[in-house]
Amino acid sequence: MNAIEIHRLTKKFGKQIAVDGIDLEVKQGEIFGFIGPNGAGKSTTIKILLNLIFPTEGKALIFGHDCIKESVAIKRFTGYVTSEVRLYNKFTSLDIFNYVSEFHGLKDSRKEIEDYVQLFEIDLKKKFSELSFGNKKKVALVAAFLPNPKLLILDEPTNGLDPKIQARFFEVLKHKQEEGMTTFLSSHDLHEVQNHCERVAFIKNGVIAAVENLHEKKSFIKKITLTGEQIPFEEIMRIGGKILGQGSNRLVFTFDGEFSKLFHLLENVSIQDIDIRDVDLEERFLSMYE
Ligand SMILES: Nc1ncnc2c1ncn2[C@@H]1O[C@H](COP(=O)(O)OP(=O)(O)OP(=O)(O)O)[C@@H](O)[C@H]1O
Repeated sequence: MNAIEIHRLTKKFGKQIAVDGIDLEVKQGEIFGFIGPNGAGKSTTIKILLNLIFPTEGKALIFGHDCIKESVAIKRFTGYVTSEVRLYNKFTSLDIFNYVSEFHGLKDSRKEIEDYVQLFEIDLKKKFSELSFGNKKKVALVAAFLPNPKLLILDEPTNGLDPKIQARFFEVLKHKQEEGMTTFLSSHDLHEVQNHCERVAFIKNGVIAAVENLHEKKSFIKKITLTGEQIPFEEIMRIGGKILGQGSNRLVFTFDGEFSKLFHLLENVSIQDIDIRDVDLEERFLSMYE
């Protein structure tokens, strides 16, 4: 069974179409990336999944449960951490963890709380309102991990976390994945998505522009840097090159055309250096952001 299924989902705010008839499937146990420019429709999609807003058309299912009709059941096994976390200001971190444990009926979560507190270096005694932005985020993430959700929806989870804590956060996410948890990760950090997600969907103007499997090597798309005299820029573009940068004797481009044609073009060019590598997610998607 899929963790998330979205069918022809549309959300209009007056004349503004925030989400425009999208279809999406997230498999159980995946860490799935959801990326796109500001205003693309990511948060709107997430809010519909969590029944915080109603769709204009279409429907979404979480583990087969309808997001509107069965939202109470869904909340029992779904965790959500917003980008800007807001929890009870007067509660200390410990109050929050105890509250979560009690609310979800967790038996003896003390040891688990202690482990998370140590791992994420959390101050248990400070009130939530007294914590820095990153420290608030850590508390919210641990509060989301504690009930062991089947699905965890995260909006910019690492924004505000220092690099060490970010690495530890992804270790926990990976461990939870081994235990069967599915993660839907909305992020602007393309390296983070590349390094930790199996698949990624790119949304722009409310439309899913691409879904990619990041484990399949895109060996057919290369990033090539050429240094030499009289590089035939225009001809390279004509046979499938997309220019990323250029100088008087240097050209950086992505290439998914036929190599024989490229080498033929370069036969009479004095090449001083050539570097060919697979393009990464950032390079593949950056042009889509424009
Ligand atoms: N409550 C609202 N009323 C009117 N328009 C809205 C509302 N919420 C979102 N929108 C519009 O819907 C579109 C999608 O917004 P959304 O918040 O889903 O984008 P996003 O991809 O999450 O962006 P960001 O990366 O900036 O968080 C935007 O054009 C936004 O202005």
